[in-house]
Amino acid sequence: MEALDYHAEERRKAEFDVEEMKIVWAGSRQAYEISDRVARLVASDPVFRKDNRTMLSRKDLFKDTLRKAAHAWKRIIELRLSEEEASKLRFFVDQPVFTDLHWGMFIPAIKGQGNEEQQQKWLPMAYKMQIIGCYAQTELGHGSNVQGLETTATFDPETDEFVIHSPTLTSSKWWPGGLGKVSTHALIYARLITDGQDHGVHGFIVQLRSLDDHLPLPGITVGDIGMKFGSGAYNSMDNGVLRFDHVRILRDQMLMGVSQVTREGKFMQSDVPRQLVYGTMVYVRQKIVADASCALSRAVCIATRYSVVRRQFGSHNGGPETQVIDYKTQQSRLFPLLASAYAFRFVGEWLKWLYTDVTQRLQASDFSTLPEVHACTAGLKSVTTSATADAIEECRKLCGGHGYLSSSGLPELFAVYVPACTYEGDNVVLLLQVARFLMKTVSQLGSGKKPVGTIAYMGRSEHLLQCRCEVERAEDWLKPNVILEAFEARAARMSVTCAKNLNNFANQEEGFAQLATDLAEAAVAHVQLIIVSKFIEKLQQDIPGKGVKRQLEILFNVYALSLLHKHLGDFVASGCITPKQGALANEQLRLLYSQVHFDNPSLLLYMVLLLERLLQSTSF
Ligand SMILES: CCCCCCCCCCCCC/C=C/C(=O)SCCNC(=O)CCNC(=O)[C@H](O)C(C)(C)COP(=O)(O)OP(=O)(O)OC[C@H]1O[C@@H](n2cnc3c(N)ncnc32)[C@H](O)[C@@H]1OP(=O)(O)O
Ligand SMILES: Cc1cc2nc3c(=O)[nH]c(=O)nc-3n(C[C@H](O)[C@H](O)[C@H](O)COP(=O)(O)OP(=O)(O)OC[C@H]3O[C@@H](n4cnc5c(N)ncnc54)[C@H](O)[C@@H]3O)c2cc1C
Repeated sequence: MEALDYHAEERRKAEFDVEEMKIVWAGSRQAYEISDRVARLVASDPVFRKDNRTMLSRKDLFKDTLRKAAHAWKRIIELRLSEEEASKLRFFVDQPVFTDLHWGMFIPAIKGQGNEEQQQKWLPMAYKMQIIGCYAQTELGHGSNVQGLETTATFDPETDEFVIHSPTLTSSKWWPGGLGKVSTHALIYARLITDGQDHGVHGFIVQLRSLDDHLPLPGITVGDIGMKFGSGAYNSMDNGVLRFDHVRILRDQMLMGVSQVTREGKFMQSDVPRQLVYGTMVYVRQKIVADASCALSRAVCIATRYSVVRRQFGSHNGGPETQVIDYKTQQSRLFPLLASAYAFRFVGEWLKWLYTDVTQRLQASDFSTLPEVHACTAGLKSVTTSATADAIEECRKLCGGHGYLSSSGLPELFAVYVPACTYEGDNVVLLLQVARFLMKTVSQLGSGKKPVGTIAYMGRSEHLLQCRCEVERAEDWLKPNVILEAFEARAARMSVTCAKNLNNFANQEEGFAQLATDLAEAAVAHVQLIIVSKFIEKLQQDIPGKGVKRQLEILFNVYALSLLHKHLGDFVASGCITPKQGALANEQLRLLYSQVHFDNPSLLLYMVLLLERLLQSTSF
């Protein structure tokens, strides 16, 4: 059979309305149409070609990136693209670039932490790209520990200026994207010092390079930190190093939305939580969660198409060999990843809503949901990026030897994606933040304060700590309320056990240090519960299209039961389910794999592209 026939055969098996499924994936018909239109725009424009980038030298790759960034900006202006369209353009151009930091961190930081005058002064220039900014927080010595940053911003009352200085080698800013070559300005984080007193880390806008000749300004040493993991990949970004030698900036270049320094040099803390200084990270973590499903879906799409076309073993009497997609082992490795892509998509949509909600609350001086939003963004960023990075590597293996070729797209996807486990907060460090939030919640359970939102289930901990799962047959595992209760019981029990064990230590900090692994696992259980519960909420919505809801229900069950299978030790050890019920879940999972269908519209096109890319990549 030809590739085209396999294609037709698999399409025939797709028992759902593919067009409607695309709309569910995009979030709305309008979002789907925008995505489709922008995808075509990018695909038909030769400037945006990306088939050669793993073969370019760093210098050429960087030039190519600048060309694409300038062209993208030109198209955004010419076509008057909306913010949503421009963001889709970035997604399809698919090449890390300094503008990600300019639009994704520099501008949001000024919006979130600057006062009105500062926003009026800086934002118009930034929107027109008359200045280009980066987000310079991390230093050579400290990334995770933000309170440990060493760069100083000392107020000089005589001149009404701050003196920005890098007192040690380890205080050198290290990593900021867009800093190495491009940025004219940086949002730097430094210790604020007034009258000899240290007020902790705050944000300051500092000009780095001349707007006339782009040379570094006096007192500034700046450069690129060099090649990173993989060919192509993140090397399109100019991650940089930056040192200050007593650089003077005006007082109003300290972002004054959270705290202020007066003309007299008096430090004043507003009545907003100081954690708002970390607000830009919350914003980007939420974006990263939304992006995880995109990266994962790309990998899964490649591995699925390959698995349909690839045949290996099992030929009888000269007949065709078995499609590797039909091997149960291939299905058990691939389908949970497909299901995860949908799960991350839906939880990403919800997180976007949560972020919008907290933004509105903050504007009305309601800070009550901030700790929960921090825990959700940190936890979901950690769990979705770790799972996606692992999944891309699994997809590479699912494609056998071909997955290792650059032309499969998977090595570059992995190299470009994997730092997401580190940037915007190392994933383990972020899980420990979630654990702190959970321990606080448990400690307040007897206080009469009712847990709400994603921790509402803790309010039912009396029941969850002693409930017994009622599954008797494999099909009982198809009931969403059975799955939900098992995940709630596991999360509640793991958190409560950690909280009890913490009491065995002389002080909380020592307990946290010793129990960090258990705490991180409890955090994972809580975050997986959020993902499962948001998938269930999605299924409760009206979902049109023949067979679409049914297919999503299958994917939900695959997602939840494959997690249960993977973490069976947690579920059984905490007494939420019995080993027999665990075995029944696995039996149900096997049955579900044969019900997963997929559409494969451009399989032939894919094969042709693969061959073209192979020819190009071998012409060295
Ligand atoms: C068109 C373009 C669009 C682009 C869109 C963008 C796409 C994505 C592009 C991706 C590009 C990536 C580039 C990468 C950039 C970066 O990496 S920037 C640097 C990121 N750095 C980090 O993430 C550092 C991680 N560390 C921290 O966040 C903190 O140091 C810490 C670990 C949270 C510890 O904080 P600290 O204050 O020192 O101590 P704690 O005691 O733990 O916390 C005190 C209390 O504050 C609460 N809290 C902490 N963080 C937050 C927060 N962000 N929001 C709200 N609250 C927070 C914490 O829970 C504690 O609370 P209490 O317990 O109640 O006191
Ligand atoms: C591609 C890329 C782009 C980046 N872009 C930017 C940018 O634009 N701007 C910017 O400011 N920064 C940027 N960064 C820096 C990034 O934010 C930091 O690297 C990240 O926050 C991790 O900090 P670290 O490097 O200090 O890791 P470390 O904290 O040194 O981590 C090393 C190890 O220690 C462990 N660890 C650390 N603390 C703890 C703890 N308390 N408990 C248990 N384990 C712990 C970690 O889990 C990890 O395994 C970027 C990084 C990368 C890789």
